[in-house]
Amino acid sequence: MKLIQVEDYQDMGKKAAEIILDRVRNTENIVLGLATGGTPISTYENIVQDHQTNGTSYQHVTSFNLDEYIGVRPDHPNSYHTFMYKHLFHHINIPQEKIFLPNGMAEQQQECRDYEQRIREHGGIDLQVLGIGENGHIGFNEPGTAFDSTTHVVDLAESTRQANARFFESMEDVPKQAITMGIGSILRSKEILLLIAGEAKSKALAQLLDKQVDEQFPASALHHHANVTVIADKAALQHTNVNTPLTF
Ligand SMILES: O=P(O)(O)OC[C@H]1O[C@](O)(CO)[C@@H](O)[C@@H]1O
Repeated sequence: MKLIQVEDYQDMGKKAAEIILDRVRNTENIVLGLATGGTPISTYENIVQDHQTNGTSYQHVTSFNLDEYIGVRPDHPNSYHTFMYKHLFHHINIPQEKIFLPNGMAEQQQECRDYEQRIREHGGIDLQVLGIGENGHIGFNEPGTAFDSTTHVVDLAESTRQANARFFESMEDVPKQAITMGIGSILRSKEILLLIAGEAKSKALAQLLDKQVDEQFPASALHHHANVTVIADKAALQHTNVNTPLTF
């Protein structure tokens, strides 16, 4: 893994957008894997700003999102569909038919199979953007998820529901289940960009840098991948050794 240290959340967004834009400009028919949550918002802001200023085109881009809540309609204000259109898709020229998110209202097992199949039909993901949960989850793959898992239905950990409650009116409104790409699906991406910012993620980052691979810490599966870049800000790096190497 390669570690890029940045000052703060805004810098992380700039650096991440720089990497994504480089791949978008230089890859024919690129397939992006995208994430939701608070982490990638500054990245998407930089991508939108670049599109408005420099006109970078997304006509040749296909995107697959990591996950979606079950039982939440795509047009619901708290769906990940709504999140992605609000923060990114409404503001760039990506063709509507090239945007894919799991459908949380579909028959679940069929939707999991279909989603994997769609990713395969598009030749797999070229660049996967990831955030990380405080418990080390990637996508919605909670601790204990098999590293070879494909798209599947998950029961959300109570800590994940609490962390995401800030996006909902009350704790009762936070869904209990989601469809997520599996850890195996994520590991099949050709390149992975993991974004980590803020004090709340510092323990998870320290654990990742510890290099111990354990299914109880889902992000540690990334040690099995040959092309991972981690962008972390100072607040997230505070529990790590100041001499943290640039590759680990
Ligand atoms: O970026 P946040 O809001 O801290 O969330 C962490 C991770 O948890 C999720 O919300 C669960 O999918 C991811 O989208 C995100 O990367």
